[in-house]
Order: sequence, then C-alpha cells, then structure tokens
Amino acid sequence: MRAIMSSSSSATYQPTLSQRITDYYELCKPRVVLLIVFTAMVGMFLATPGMVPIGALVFGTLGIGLMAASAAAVNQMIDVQADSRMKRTRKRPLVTGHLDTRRSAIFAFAIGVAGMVILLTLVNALTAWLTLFALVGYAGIYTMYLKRATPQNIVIGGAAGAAPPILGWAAVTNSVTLNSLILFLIIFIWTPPHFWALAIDRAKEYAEVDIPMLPVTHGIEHTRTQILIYTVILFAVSLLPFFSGMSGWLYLASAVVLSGWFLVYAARLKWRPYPGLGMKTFGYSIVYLMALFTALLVDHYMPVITG
Ligand code: HEM
Ligand SMILES: CC(C)=CCC/C(C)=C/CC/C(C)=C/COP(=O)(O)OP(=O)(O)O
Repeated sequence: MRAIMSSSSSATYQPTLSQRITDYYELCKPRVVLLIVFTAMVGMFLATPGMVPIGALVFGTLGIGLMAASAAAVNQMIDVQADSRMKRTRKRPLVTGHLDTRRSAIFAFAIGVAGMVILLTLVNALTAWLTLFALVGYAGIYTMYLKRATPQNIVIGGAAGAAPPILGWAAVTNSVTLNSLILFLIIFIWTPPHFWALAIDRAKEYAEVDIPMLPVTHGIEHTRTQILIYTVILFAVSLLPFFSGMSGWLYLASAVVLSGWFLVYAARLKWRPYPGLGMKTFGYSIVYLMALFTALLVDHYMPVITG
C-alpha cells in the first residue's frame, strides 16, 4: 500500500540527470555488485599464472557486472511491496516512486542483454550461459520463489551469488576447474553467516512481511547455532586454496586470522550476545570476504612482487 501511495509521488518528482543516474545506480545494489565483480576478477587472476588477457579482463568484468546489476534490479522490481514495508529497504527508488516499474524493467532488460551480448561475442559462450544461469538463479528462483518458500532460501539461493569466481575463471580459461569450485565453495558457505547475522537483528521486520527467514521460523537461538556451524565449516573451507596448491603461506596465514576472527564473532553471537552484535557480525562478514579475496590475489602475485 505504501509502495502504491509513494509511487504517486513520482508524478511530482522532476529529477535532474544526476539524480536520475543515482536512482538507476541504486536500483543495481551497487555495493553488493561491486563485491561480486571483485570476486569474479580474483577468479580471473587466479586462473592464470601471468597477466589476464586484457579482453577477458575488461569485457568479462563488464559483462558479469552488467548481468549481476540486472539481476539486482529485477530483484527490486519483484520485491517492491516487501521493500516498502521494511525500514532497511524503504528508500529504494521503486519504493519512493523515483523509478516506475516500466522504466526499471526496460533498464534491467537493456543492461542484462548488453551483458549477455558482451560475454557471448567478446568473451566466450560458457561464461555467458553460466552468468545467465546465475542471473536466473538469483532474480528468478531465489527472489520469485525460494525467498518466500523456505528458511533454507539463502543457502540454496546463495549458489547464484557464489558463482562469480567460477564465471571469472571461465572467462579466462573457457573451463570450470576444481580450483574455481573451491572459490565458489568459500562464498557459498560464507553466505548463510553473512545473511543470518543481519537477519537475527531484523527478524521482526521479516516476520511482518511474511518472509520465512530462519530466525522467523526457527528462532534466534537456533539461527545463532547455525551461524556458528557454518562459520566452523567456513574456517575449514577457507584453507582449501592452500591445501589444493592454488595459494601459498601468505594466503594460509591470512585465512587463519580472518576466519579465526569470524569464529570469535560467531561464538560471541552464540554465547555472549549483546544488542547490535548481529549487525556487527554482518559488517565483519563483508570485510572478511573482501580481505580473503584480496589475500588470494596478493598471494598469487607474491613471486612477482618480491621478484
Ligand atoms: C542469497 C545470498 C545473499 C543474501 C540473502 C544477502 C543478503 C544481504 C542483505 C539483506 C544485505 C543488506 C543490504 C542492506 O543493507 O540493505 C546485504 C548486504 C551486502 N551484501 Fe549480501 N547477501 C547475499 C549474498 C551476497 C554476496 C554473494 C555478496 C558478494 C559477494 C554480498 C555482498 C554484500 C555487500 C557488499 C553488502 C553491503 C551492501 C551495502 O552496504 O549496501 N552478498 N546482503
Ligand atoms: C549474474 C550474477 C552474477 C548474479 C549475482 C546475483 C546477485 C546480484 C546476488 C546478490 C545477492 C543478494 C544481495 C541477495 C539479497 O537479496 P534479498 O532480496 O534477500 O535482499 P534485500 O532484502 O536487501 O533485497
């Protein structure tokens, strides 16, 4: 209802060009897409011992970024009613009426098709189809169905968000390898603690909009246990790049420290919680993934850096 009311304000909204650009930018969930693109780029760099071919780097990054942004825009179009009723998402451009469904649909379609054409023509077909699969997985399967169907929504839906290192790797090698699957596995196992840490602090909001997130269906205590279990698994999985021979000692040391610190957060959340710790853990999860993938990258080029 609020979404419908606020969309009437679009009649009086006369944006400047830069405001309009900001609206489309926000429709793409830019900070999430940025991290997604970064993990895809790390996949590209780790796929080759030398420098990534410039074509794969530029067009692969662009194509994957455009299709991830398209998926995010479709997610906001489908979720406008729920978004209008949650404080965290109330300022999104479709909720405020700064963008309407028609404009957003044309935009999402245009950047999605542009991304697909770039990948098909300038990268390779494997990357293009896998990226389309991820787009459909997130925008279609997760947003339209899973999100409202089961508290395991994000475990299954997380596969789409974890795909980017596979996509980046495929852009360079035209193949899916065990090492790219290890990078996928890290993000896949990271997603539940990333999201549930936020969800335990926002459980009331999700309950009010009838979205069956784990803290709503199984309670906060159970969710804290699940976060701890996934973080223990994440600790082990984050060591796999070292044990598979993909990464060296620098990465191993970084992974132990970063995953160890994540475990401290998860343990505190379980046994010594205090108000706001859920959001702090969520914030750390983002720093964690950024830092872990930076460590993979630095470790990979260490021999070049140190000569
Ligand atoms: C199904 C999987 C996922 C779910 C359910 C999820 C959920 C969320 C939610 C609810 C937020 C809060 C957004 C806000 O503050 O409005 C968020 C933020 C964020 N997520 Fe995720 N996420 C998922 C996967 C990912 C993946 C794969 C990445 C990147 C690799 C990622 C990166 C981020 C970043 C960077 C933010 C901070 C955004 C900001 O500050 O605006 N997420 N996520
Ligand atoms: C093509 C490709 C690589 C696709 C990537 C998919 C993608 C953009 C994943 C992002 C994951 C994410 C932000 C989920 C939150 O959605 P939500 O609806 O639960 O969160 P919200 O309530 O903040 O909207």
